[in-house]
Amino acid sequence: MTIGKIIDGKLFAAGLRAQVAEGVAAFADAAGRKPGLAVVLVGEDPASAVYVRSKGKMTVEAGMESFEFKRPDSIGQEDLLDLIEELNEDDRVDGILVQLPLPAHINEAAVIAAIDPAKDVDGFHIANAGKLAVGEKALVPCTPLGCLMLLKDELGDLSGLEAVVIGRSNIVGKPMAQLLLQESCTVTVAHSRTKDLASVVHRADIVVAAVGRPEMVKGEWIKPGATVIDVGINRVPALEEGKTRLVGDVATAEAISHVRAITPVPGGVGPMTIAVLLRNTLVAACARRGIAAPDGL
Ligand SMILES: Nc1nc(=O)c2c([nH]1)NC[C@@H]1CN(c3ccc(C(=O)N[C@@H](CCC(=O)O)C(=O)O)cc3)C=[N+]21
Repeated sequence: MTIGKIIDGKLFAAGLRAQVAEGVAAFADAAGRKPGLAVVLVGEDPASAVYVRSKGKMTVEAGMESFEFKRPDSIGQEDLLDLIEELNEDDRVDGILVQLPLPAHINEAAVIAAIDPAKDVDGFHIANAGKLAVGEKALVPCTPLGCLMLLKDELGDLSGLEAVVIGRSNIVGKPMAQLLLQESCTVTVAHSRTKDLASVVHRADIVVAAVGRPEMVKGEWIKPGATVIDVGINRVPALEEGKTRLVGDVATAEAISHVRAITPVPGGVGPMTIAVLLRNTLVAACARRGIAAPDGL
């Protein structure tokens, strides 16, 4: 039995952040100010607060300015839209990220639509989604772009490969499919209504699992030698009473003997998401200032 490679997303992300930091220094020299990222967090969800803190820390470590805006759950939609308008107009702010999900009384689509597409470092605005779909230069959602970077690093040219994306969200599944199509993969998007998911997955050279169901992709579904990117970050009860642990959407222990390579959870796609967020912020800052972004980002 052969054992596949575990892709070190944490290491790759650290390398990307170091590259971003170099570009940030060059930007600061040329522009006379640092690139700035504004993160808006609504409500008190402890997990979201942890992510926002970690994003802020890495933003500063990359040499950028971090602006954090915490608002109570009770904030009205108009007040949130006013804040976004302020950030749109603030020249020190190159990137705006509104942490999702938002409370139920707020219309998420309206909030995303209010963000200046040039500052939409999540790539969630319809203008950016549309540009991605027609192959124009766009700000691309961080998680799928991070997945693509890991895939190209592992496989090189992806042209002609059979890719199956499990999940059809606007945040991961759909943009992932667009990126793989752009790389000339043959792309299938599977989802909760897909019939016989096991055999759909079994034809894939590349599997990207982004469904949010703990270990739902089984080892024997994987074609021998396929590369698997596990986007899921699911908190499940640990053996020890009262503790939890993180698992992905793929049953990794089973899959490892089928794959060429697979991303772990944690330490795979998660760290890439944050590194690409910093990359997107630098790219947005350069574009807004008419400065060339560093090559190879
Ligand atoms: N507008 C918006 N953009 C986002 O990008 C966004 C968001 N909203 N809402 C929440 C999700 C979640 N998210 C993660 C980023 C990094 C890790 C990450 O680095 N995870 C570590 C583990 C962290 C842990 O131990 O809990 C890992 O996988 O190794 C996880 C989750 C970005 N999100």
